[in-house]
Amino acid sequence: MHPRIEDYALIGDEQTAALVGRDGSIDWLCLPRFDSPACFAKLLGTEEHGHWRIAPRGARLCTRRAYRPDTLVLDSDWDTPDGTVRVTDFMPQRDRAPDVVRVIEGLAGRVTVHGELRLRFDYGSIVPWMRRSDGHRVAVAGPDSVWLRSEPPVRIWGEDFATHSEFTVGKGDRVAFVLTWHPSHEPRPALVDPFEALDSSVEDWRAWAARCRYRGPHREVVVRSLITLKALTYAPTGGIVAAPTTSLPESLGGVRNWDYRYSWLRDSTLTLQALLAAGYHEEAEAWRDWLLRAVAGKPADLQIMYGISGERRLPEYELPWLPGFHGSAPVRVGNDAVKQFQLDVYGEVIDSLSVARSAGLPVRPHMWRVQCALLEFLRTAWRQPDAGLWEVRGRRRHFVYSKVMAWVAADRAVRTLEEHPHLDGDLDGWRAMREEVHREVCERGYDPDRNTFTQYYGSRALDASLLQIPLVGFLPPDDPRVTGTIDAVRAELSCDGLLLRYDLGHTDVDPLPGEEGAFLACSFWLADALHLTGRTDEARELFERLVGLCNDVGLLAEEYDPVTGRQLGNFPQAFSHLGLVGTALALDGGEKAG
Ligand SMILES: OC[C@H]1O[C@H](O[C@H]2O[C@H](CO)[C@@H](O)[C@H](O)[C@H]2O)[C@H](O)[C@@H](O)[C@@H]1O
Repeated sequence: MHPRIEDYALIGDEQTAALVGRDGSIDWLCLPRFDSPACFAKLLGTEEHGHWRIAPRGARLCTRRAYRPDTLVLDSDWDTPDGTVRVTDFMPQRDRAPDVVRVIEGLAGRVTVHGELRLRFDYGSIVPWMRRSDGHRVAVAGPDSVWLRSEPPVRIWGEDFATHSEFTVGKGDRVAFVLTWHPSHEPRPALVDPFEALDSSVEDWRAWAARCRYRGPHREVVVRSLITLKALTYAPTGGIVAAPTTSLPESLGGVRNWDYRYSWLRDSTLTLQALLAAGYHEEAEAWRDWLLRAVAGKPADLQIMYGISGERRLPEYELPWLPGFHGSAPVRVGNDAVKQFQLDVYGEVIDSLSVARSAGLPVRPHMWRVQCALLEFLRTAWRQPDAGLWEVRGRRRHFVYSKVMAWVAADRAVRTLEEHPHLDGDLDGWRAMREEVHREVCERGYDPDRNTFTQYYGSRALDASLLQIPLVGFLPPDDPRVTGTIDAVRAELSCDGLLLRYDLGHTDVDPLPGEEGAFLACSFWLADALHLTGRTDEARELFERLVGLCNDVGLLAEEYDPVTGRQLGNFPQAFSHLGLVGTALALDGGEKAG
């Protein structure tokens, strides 16, 4: 049976990540970076598209699994009739080359363990040549070379275009496999000591987690979310991927399958705010500097997303040989939303730079110049229709959330000037813009008959992003239009207590076929809005429900289907986890993160 999305756990080295199933199989791994082609793509296909399974012979699923507390080191325990073994999976801090380490340890009895490694480069399409060298198994095809070794050496043989291994472990025995990638034209990199690497990975993650400022009752899930956000950060540049996967579907069997292995300004700026609020200034600074490099250039050329090193071209294409997760085709690489005009991004960038300044991150000389240039562009651009934050592939509209975020851009720039009078800027002009946007949104984006803001000017449709109106300070929480909007959104977009982004069935905003699940980030926003408007008991109840949707190792995808009780969409998703951190901080820490 093909695993569910929530059957996976994440391991990673802050340059790429892998998904490990409860059946002991690594079904997704892109090497050497998050956005490189996958060498294990069973997640979106079959075993023939590449995977690496290690499990007791004849066993199907592990008995229990958990991350070691405050780390990204995963222990999966298998109870068998012959005894118990633990498989510990992790990726050590990167030196020159990426390594995946799997340590098998006997806990009781004597258990025979079988390994099957099926490497398929370029998203499951290339069967490499295999050879032996110095006790290693070496796979080579085109630019990729992967080396496998075990410590101590165990029986390894090739069969059926896969590499098999089998060995028996008794109590206290340990066997480690190390899989190392490097460019095929270069010599093999230095060997990693798997047991030392395990100890230092545990230590490094614990030291990092200890810096978390949140001390409330949800510390375990908050730290898990922060570790996940850290794992989604590409350490060499500070860029943050929205998720480490492509094409996990928004509805099973559907076409809403997108590549999230890129850095969205929206998701990343909100991540920066969550990291700052939780006390992680270094990571926030690294991302802020990534942002300043990525957006350099004409403000009109600002993109809504970039590659993890700031690349601008991310052309979208399909991989027809991959059938997709549970048949959800097409599988896409690249993302055409990169070409979209989304107004809100200006607001989010300007806001996060202001938050970074207020939080005391070292100021970069050109930071204010970037904010001014973006705002100058926005001074006329805010009047244009856009694609909206949900990146719908229909015609452009005057989305209310987009305009609200244009207000945020002007508001944060005005406030920065007021607080730092030595900075240059058109204070009067920006104040005038702020007022004009506010007036227009309240006139054209509000439906007085139903006492609610609407998805776009003149429409009757609603949108969960309207919950941001009080959260960003556009209107005070006790304004009747705010409470009216919260109630209306809740009444129309609730799906078993969680929230849909918008109503797919009754508008022509989104021309794609198919349904989708409840959007988890929006459900956290509902909890935030309820809390802000004094309905804290309801907010807490919703928050507890959302925390309960995390899988057994604390991870969330983008969406959840309350009917089938299954997670949907790319996994794990930064947007969902930063929602969790933000709401926990707001409820328990008196602060708002994002
Ligand atoms: O559902 C349509 C769109 O879905 C993706 O966008 C979503 O994910 C982004 C990254 O987390 C997020 O920033 C955006 O708000 C979400 O709607 C996809 O990337 C788009 O191409 C697609 O049109």
